Amino acid sequence: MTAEPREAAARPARKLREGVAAPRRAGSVRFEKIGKTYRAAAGEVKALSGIDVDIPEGSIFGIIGRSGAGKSSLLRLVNRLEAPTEGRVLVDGEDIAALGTDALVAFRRRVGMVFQHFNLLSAKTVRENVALPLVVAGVGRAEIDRRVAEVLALVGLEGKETSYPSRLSGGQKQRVGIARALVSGPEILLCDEATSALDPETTLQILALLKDINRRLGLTIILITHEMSVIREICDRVLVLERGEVAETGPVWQVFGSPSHPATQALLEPLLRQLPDDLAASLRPAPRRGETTQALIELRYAGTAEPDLALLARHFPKGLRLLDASLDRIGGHSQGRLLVAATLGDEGEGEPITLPDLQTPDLHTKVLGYV
Ligand SMILES: Nc1ncnc2c1ncn2[C@@H]1O[C@H](COP(=O)(O)OP(=O)(O)OP(=O)(O)O)[C@@H](O)[C@H]1O
Repeated sequence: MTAEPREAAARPARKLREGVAAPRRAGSVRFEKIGKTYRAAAGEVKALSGIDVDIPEGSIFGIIGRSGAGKSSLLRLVNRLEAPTEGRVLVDGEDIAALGTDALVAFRRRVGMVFQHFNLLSAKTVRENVALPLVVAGVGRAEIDRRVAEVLALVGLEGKETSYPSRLSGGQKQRVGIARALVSGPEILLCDEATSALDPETTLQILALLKDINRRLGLTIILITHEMSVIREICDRVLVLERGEVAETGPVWQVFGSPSHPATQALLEPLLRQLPDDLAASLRPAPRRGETTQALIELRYAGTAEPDLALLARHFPKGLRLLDASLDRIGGHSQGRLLVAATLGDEGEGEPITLPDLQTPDLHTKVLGYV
């Protein structure tokens, strides 16, 4: 068993930091020049290389990439389910490769994990499933009851204590999985495709719960996903992996606003609304000579730019109609697109127009055609 005091497993995240010589950070992760090569019978597989990334304590950090990009391999390094073949993983500044057996057991209680398929024991009740990590750690009965009640309330499962997993919905099962991951008072919560098995509405509820837990307990959440919508919904920062390497990383609003790598652009594609059918059908490549024409203009906002409607109206005084809008607020920044029809009059003489200079690094404008 472990040399760690038994009650350590039952402390909430903030309390874990008490008594530790200040100003020690809790829940930060540093991947330092990480490489990971699997050696299988069929040969070597290079899963990760040159990963040099910091995950700040208390952040919600998303790792995204296509299938086989190396997401699981990277996540599994954090709780030492896998070891890197090159580089170091530092948690709160400490190289976790140096942990001995007892210290590793204690360390793993500081890192909870939530799984795609919940991994609940079907023959045990909700309460028993959630209590399991504390039972294994040898925590006393009264403390277990207190902690289990606390985390079940936190995830909104009061009243379900004696239910068996087979009687729960997918969302409720994942709440049990989250409660079990929290019951040891971790500083870091790893989420391995935690919402991939859930319907869209339940996904949003579970993501909202994770965000709430992050804010209330102050723990670091590291999640892997293949859906940009999950990243957009809750993450502060994102790492895009492509073939085991960093494609790009940064604050979500920045990466979404100005994706620089083709892998990021491809992952964002499903989020970009296509041109509505009726507009696509009536679009012409050039204005008609002698007719009053409207230019269909796309305005893409990223970074710090916000739609300035008065400015647009000044640029298109003959008429401006808003046809379609999809704007999100991510990390305090506007992200998305406006489609406007600007009346040009008949001075175009059949020639495509030149747009007034609205373009900035954060606002990209484009004439899509004429209607
Ligand atoms: N235990 C293993 N032995 C050999 N190769 C492995 C092992 N685990 C992963 N790999 C290989 O390493 C690469 C990265 O796999 P990994 O599971 O980390 O990617 P992923 O992005 O999580 O993929 P997915 O989204 O499909 O789960 C893949 O080529 C995979 O086949």
